[in-house]
Parts: sequence; C-alpha cells; structure tokens
Amino acid sequence: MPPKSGFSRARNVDYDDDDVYDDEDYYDEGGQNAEAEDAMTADDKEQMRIGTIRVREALGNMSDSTSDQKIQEALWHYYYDVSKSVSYLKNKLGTEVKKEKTKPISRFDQAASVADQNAPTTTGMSTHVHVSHVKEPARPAAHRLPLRSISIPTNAAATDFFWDVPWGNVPFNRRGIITVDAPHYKGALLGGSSKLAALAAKRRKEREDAEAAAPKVDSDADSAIAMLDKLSVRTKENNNPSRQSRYLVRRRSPSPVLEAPKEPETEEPEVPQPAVVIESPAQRASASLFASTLCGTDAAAKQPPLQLPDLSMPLAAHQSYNTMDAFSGPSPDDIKRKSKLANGDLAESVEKLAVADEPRTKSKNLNVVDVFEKSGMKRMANFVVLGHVDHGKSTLMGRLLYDLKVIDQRSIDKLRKEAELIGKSSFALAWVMDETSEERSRGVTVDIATNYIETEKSRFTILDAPGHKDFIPNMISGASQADFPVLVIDASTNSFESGLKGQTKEHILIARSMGMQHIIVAVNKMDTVAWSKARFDDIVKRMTTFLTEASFLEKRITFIPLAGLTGENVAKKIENSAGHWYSGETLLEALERIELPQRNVRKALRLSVADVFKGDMRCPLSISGRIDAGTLQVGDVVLALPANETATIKSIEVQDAPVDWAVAGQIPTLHLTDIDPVHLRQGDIVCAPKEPVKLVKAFTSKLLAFEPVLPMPVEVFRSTLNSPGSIRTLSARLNKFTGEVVKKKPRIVKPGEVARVVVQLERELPIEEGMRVVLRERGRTVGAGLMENVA
Ligand SMILES: Nc1nc2c(ncn2[C@@H]2O[C@H](COP(=O)(O)OP(=O)(O)OP(=O)(O)O)[C@@H](O)[C@H]2O)c(=O)[nH]1
Repeated sequence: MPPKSGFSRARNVDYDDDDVYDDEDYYDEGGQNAEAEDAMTADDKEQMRIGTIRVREALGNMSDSTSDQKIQEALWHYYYDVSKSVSYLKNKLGTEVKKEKTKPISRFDQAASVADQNAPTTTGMSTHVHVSHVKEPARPAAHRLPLRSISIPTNAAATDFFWDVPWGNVPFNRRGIITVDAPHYKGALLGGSSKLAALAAKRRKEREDAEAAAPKVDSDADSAIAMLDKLSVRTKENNNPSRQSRYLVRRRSPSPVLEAPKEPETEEPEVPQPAVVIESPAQRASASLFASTLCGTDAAAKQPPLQLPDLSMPLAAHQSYNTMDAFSGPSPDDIKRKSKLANGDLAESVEKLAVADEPRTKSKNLNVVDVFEKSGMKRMANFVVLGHVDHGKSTLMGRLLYDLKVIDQRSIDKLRKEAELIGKSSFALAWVMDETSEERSRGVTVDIATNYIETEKSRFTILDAPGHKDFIPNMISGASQADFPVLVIDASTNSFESGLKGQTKEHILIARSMGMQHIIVAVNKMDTVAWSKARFDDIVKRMTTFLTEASFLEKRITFIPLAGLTGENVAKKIENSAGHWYSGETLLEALERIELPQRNVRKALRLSVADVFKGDMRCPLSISGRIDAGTLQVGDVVLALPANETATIKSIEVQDAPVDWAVAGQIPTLHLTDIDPVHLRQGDIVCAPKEPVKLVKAFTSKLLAFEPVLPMPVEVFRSTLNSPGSIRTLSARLNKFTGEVVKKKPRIVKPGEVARVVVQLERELPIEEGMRVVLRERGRTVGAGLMENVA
C-alpha cells in the first residue's frame, strides 16, 4: 500500500517536539494501512491514479522493473510531484544496479581501519607475554621456530604457560625471555568494534584539541563552572548542523544560547557573576607520606604509568623508610585540613557553593514606553508569506534578500551549484529560505523560516510559511506572529485555479481570522504567462471577490504582478516591455507603505511563545515569540502559562541584536533564568505576574465558518498551543458586518457565515477576551474566531 498514513510523511520531519502533531491526523499509531488508505481523500486517490500513469510513461523501459507500490510511495513522498518522483525512481533503480556490483567502503570503515593500524597491539584488559626465543643451536632454517607472542589474561600466571614442561628440561621451542608489558587500556570498548574505537579516538583527539585551544581557566572556580556547563543539556540544534543558519535565516529550533549570549560590555557590572564560587586556595594538597611511599614523590606521580617489569621498590630509596616510623605522625593532608578547619576556610568555601536565592539579573527599571517613544527607532513590521504549495513563496523571499544584498552573489552561486547537483537548479533562490536537507530534497517548505530585511524607513521580519496542507499548524504559528500577510499566487495556467481550491483559500481565511486587515497579493510567475495583462486582471477580479467575502476591505488589498525567479517588480521595476502596462508599486514599495496595526504598548504584557530553545546552566532556557501587548525589559520577572511558573529575563535580543527592552509588535528572543525548562513550551503565554491570563476550559467565540459547523469535536488552536475540544453549542447566527443576531440556536452554520458558539476544551488553555482561535477537524480548518468571554 503506498501511502501508509500521514505518519510516514511526518515522522521524518524534525518537528522539535511540536505537539501540534499529536493530532490523530498526523500519527497513525496503530499503523493500520487500511485505515490510512481510508484516510486518503477522493482527491488524493485520483491524484495517485493519474500520477502513477504519468510516472510509468516517464519511466519508459524502466517502468517494467518498478512496481506500482514503489511508484506510489514516491508520489506520496513527493506530494504527487511527477517529475520529482520520476527522477527519484530513476536514481534509485540506477543505484540498485550499481549496488549489486560493488559495495563501497564507507568513510566510517576507512576511518576505523586507519585507527586500527595506529592502535597499540595490546587489547583491553589482557597482558602480552612476549616470548623471544633464546638462540638455539644451529639447525636448518626450516626447522627454526618462529618468534612467538602469546596473549594471556592478566589474572593468569606466567607459570600457566609452562605447566606441562618438565622441571629443568625446557625444550628449545619453549625457551625464551619473558617480558610482561604493563597492562593498559587500548581505549576500545570491551568487546567493542574497531569503528567505535575509531570514533572514540576521533572524539578524544577533538577533545584534546578543543582543550588546547580553549582559553586557560584561571582558577578552580572557573573550572567548576566549566564543568557545570558541560553537564548542561545539549540542544537538538547542536547535534544537527543541517539546521543551523548559514545566512540570516532563523529556524524554529536554533539555539542562540549555545553561543554565549551577546551582552553589551557596559552591562557587565549589572550582571553579577554566577553564585557558584570555589575559593582558589582549595587546591590539591601534596601527597602524604603514605602516598609518597607507595607511588613515589609528586614528581614521580607525574611520570608515565608504573612499569611492572621494574620491580625495584620506590620506598627503598625513601629517606624515612629505614626509620620505620613513617606513619607515626599526621600526614601533610591531615595537617593542612586541620589548619583550614581552624581558620574556617572550608566552611566559608562551602557557603560560597550555595546558589543565591535572589534574582541574578538586576532591572534597570526603565520606563520602557517612554524610552520607546523617544527612541525614534525605525518602523518595525512582521509579515508572513502565505500561499498554496509551490506558488513561489520561498523563491520570492530569496529574491528579495538577494536584491537587498542580505545574501551575496557568492552564496547564491554556491546554492545554484548545489541545487544543480540534484537536478533542482530552479530552487536555488528558494534554498535561501528552505535550509534543511528534508526541504531541499523534497522541494517543499516544512517549517517557518525567519529572516530580516531593512529599508530606509523600516525593519521587517519575514516569516516564510509552508504551503503544503500537512504543515498548516506551522503556518498558523507563523501567521500568529505577523502584522500582515503577503499572499503569493502562481499566475500560470491552472495553478491559480488549483491553489484557490487548496491552501490559497485556507491561508487567507486563517490570516483574516487572526485579525490581519491589510494584505499584499503577489501575483507571481508572470513570466510564465508572458506578462499577460488579461491573466493578471482575471486573477485580480476573482481574488477581490474572494477576499472581500473573507471580509478584507477592498482598499486594503494590494495586487502586484511580479516574477520572483527573475526579480521583476520585486525590488526593481520591470524592464521587460511585455510588462510595461503595469506602473504600480514594486513589492518593496508596497511593504514600505502598508499600514501597521496599532501597538498595545500600554497594556499588560502578553507574549505568545513561538519557539523554545534549551541553553546551558547559566541560562537554561530561551524563548522567542511576538509581544502581543505591553513591554518587557532585562531583569523583569515574568509568568509562564499554563505552567504558572515565574522566570527572570536575563537578556533580550531583537533581530539578533542585544537590547535592554522590547515592546508590543516585536518578536524578541528572551534568555531566561530561574525557571526549569520543562515549564515552557511552544504556544504558551508569557505575561506580567500581576496581571495574568486566566486559564479557561470553556468560552464563547465569534466564529467565521470555513466549513459547515455543527456541534462537533474539534482541535482548538491558540497560536500553536492547542487542546482537543468540541463546539458545544451554536448560540446564534450573526450578521457578518454588524454582529447582530440573525437567528438564535441555528442547527448548522454554513461556510462564510458568522456565528456565536460555545467551545469546550479538554484541558485548560490560557485564553482571554480578544485572543484569536482556530478550530480544526481531521486536518481541515473548520473556522476561526475571536474569544468573547469565559463560558
Ligand atoms: N517561472 C517561474 N518559476 C518560479 C517563479 N517563482 C518560483 N518559481 C518556481 O516555482 C517552484 C516552487 O518555488 P518555491 O519557492 O519552492 O515555492 P513555495 O511556494 O515556497 O513552495 P512551498 O514553500 O513548499 O509551499 C520552483 O521551481 C521555483 O523555481 C517565477 O517567478 N517564475
């Protein structure tokens, strides 16, 4: 059966523990194929049928050796993209033939064999007994016995080797000089493989190199802190370089705290040193007489391991040996310890080990609203790039970054070469945003990618959303941080139409229901329709009807004909004469002009957590997300909900630069202390402890229906935080524009209608009046609305 279920697609994706995929639609826990196949929509089945035929045609001769199952698995994997499936299958079939001929030696095996050659001959816990034969009387070379080297376990005695030899009559072939090597560990794991040995050797070398390169720690206190840092949690990002940002693109799982948080030098006095301080005099005491007696002096202790064959007793040379009263007095250790206790030094050191209770980061107690209003900072805006899959969102953003010189020519050339290597040269610009190998090999955006651009007047945060329907929860997360959307539409024949039936429509409705009022519609790939004005006008007409139905005001909609791939009307006006009929704004000009929603800087703090990164001991947790209301500053104590735990803001970054404060509308990264990382997750709310958001289990909502709505089970999303729940009651159908009750207790609400409904949750969520919620059912968005009050 080709498509096993949504699970087979989702499980390869690094979702960073994003629990939105707990949705039954994404995981087929039982793994029942039959059920999964049933889960395919009629549309899916039809696409699969047609796709299979097309792939067979394209495979030609190879088609005979490929089963329907393989073809359909490829189609499922590439979301019915015939050309990607064909090139994958061709590659696979080619490789399978090659594989049968030779099995290349993996790099790992090569490294292992090198390590084996370099490794000492002793193994694990065994001792080598080398038997070098004494010169035997002349005999023909052929009768001479070879030198023997026999390995016996350390716990076996050398006599075991001679147990059968008559006393005083050792045959020549058993005579020799026996030397016993000191037992030492080779570094291999017991019973371990050479590969592990190679890996261990490599790691050891890296560690030694790193230690040599690391700045020398001055005191034991520093080394203790370094040790604590080593104990800290490793982040996923650290283990997965493929997800690290190469340009300025930020992903949902970067780990900014891995790099030392950038703090302005002037702030240093404000941030006290960590409370763990170990006094430097607490150093290792010199060896006691007893230790010296056994192991020699300090200098001797630094020597290489004890050589067993050298059986001369070190104590024999010791001055005090002959006196026989070596242990009569207290050892130097005891003397030192006693004097320390007397001075109270040790007690003091132990006290200093205690972790301070008070917050470590002092607040500057700024009046942030005042500072913000006087700062004269550039306009800050966040936009989300929406649209149906493959309509060119990432390419368009890659082009914008390139034209604004955020990305240089060399990087683009490099991406182009890499893309050409896997036959996807047209995706080079999209790869500026789509960074993971998953996204690149599939040619599909999976997660939100963040980047920044700056113009004369504004600083923008770009949130590039995935277009595929399977990744709608990620799209919701991006949309919940944005001020307005840039909707990308593929103008080429049939693409616009299929997008309208698909995610173009769903994305628009979600964006509108999240309160976005202005929209830029980028009519993309105009080069594919020869810059046809008629096509552009047709798209404008049909989209205007749809957008106004979704309650966008016509005057707040901006259409721009453009081509992301070639850059016309993106940052520069079109030069091609075919497009001279358009004299309006470029995308960049429209971004500069668009009106932004009012910032609620004077209200209580509300920040929706979009990302959580684990850090180190000093700063265990960092989060990022949009401030929906209020302000915050370094040193503030904030409340995390629903965990109901407080944290202290140690430092703040906005657009990757360290700052002292942030205000509503910005998407800062907060480095937090005094909180256990388990208490914060994506979708949580961070608020002012004195004015917390209440946790609710039922609420009334004004809902815009995308699908027929009845009392039914739904998944309730507030940003990415979600809970299973249900639409408990349909209270009334409302007039879309005035909000007046049209009908009480309707039995059904049709798509496009607005209703007041009561939503019941299975677990409490932090939701309050004015917050936006999205209701989904079996992977479809059924409606979105505004929370009115607690039910
Ligand atoms: N001819 C032409 N092709 C374009 C244009 N813009 C994008 N494309 C192509 O469209 C394909 C998809 O582009 P992407 O940028 O990956 O599309 P996307 O909307 O980001 O895709 P998802 O994020 O996966 O939904 C690529 O092959 C691009 O080269 C354009 O202006 N003209």
